[in-house]
Amino acid sequence: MSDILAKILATKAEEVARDQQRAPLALLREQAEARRADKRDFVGAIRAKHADGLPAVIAEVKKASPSKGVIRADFDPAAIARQYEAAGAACLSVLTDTDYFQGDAAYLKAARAACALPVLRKDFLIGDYQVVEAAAMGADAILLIAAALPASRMREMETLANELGLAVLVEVHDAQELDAALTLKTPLIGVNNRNLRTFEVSLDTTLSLLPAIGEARVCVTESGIATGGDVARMREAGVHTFLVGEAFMREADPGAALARLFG
Ligand SMILES: O=P(O)(O)OC[C@@H](O)[C@@H](O)c1c[nH]c2ccccc12
Repeated sequence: MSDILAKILATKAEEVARDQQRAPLALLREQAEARRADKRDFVGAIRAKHADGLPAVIAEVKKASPSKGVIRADFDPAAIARQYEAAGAACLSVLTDTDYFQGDAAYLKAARAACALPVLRKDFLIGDYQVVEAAAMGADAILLIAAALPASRMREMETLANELGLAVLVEVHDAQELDAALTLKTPLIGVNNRNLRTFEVSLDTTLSLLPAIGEARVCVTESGIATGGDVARMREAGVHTFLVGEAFMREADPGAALARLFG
């Protein structure tokens, strides 16, 4: 059983070290500050869907993954963003990791420029540098992965993110990680149904952790949502926020796929 997360984090540390040489933190900070007034309300977009009795879909712009290889060869982030928006997505998630997901910061910029939706930078963040980088590239929210970071580190990164106007989605996949996540301020608790260490997917992960998340927070079920049955099962349990990538990206028209699954 190969531990893909450990491998990704090792690569990421090298990548960040290289990036820090190329674009010093002070420069990124200036860019992040300049974008401070131009932030879209990620949490508000989710809550607005719920207020209308609708599921909130965070639609992912994802070309490839380590578990599935290339998911979508014909990849136009701007066109996909427009389709997702027209189909009623609440927010976007854009992969920016290049080495394992064939993502790019340029994809995030292109997707955000093409629509009015708030955008999550989906990457493996290990320190403050990438939080500032996320704000500088135009993201409205970041992902913090509890399997990758101690609780104290996540809290520091959350504080910095909030200062820069970014929302935080904190991702867990077991009870211990959830305990750590609940020490953060963010209302957005993502439960990854895919174990990042083994790639196994089970929607039971969300259902088992849901009671401990509590009513005051928003449970975001992540990964492996593919059928109307999956959506119904989650909604019956009281989960109304979905992060979905592959099921949309495999279809010729990702927006139509979103409308079919959630319409
Ligand atoms: O494509 P799926 O199975 O619908 O999953 C989307 C999203 O949950 C998944 O891409 C994801 C969840 N957490 C992550 C962390 C890093 C990279 C990717 C992810």
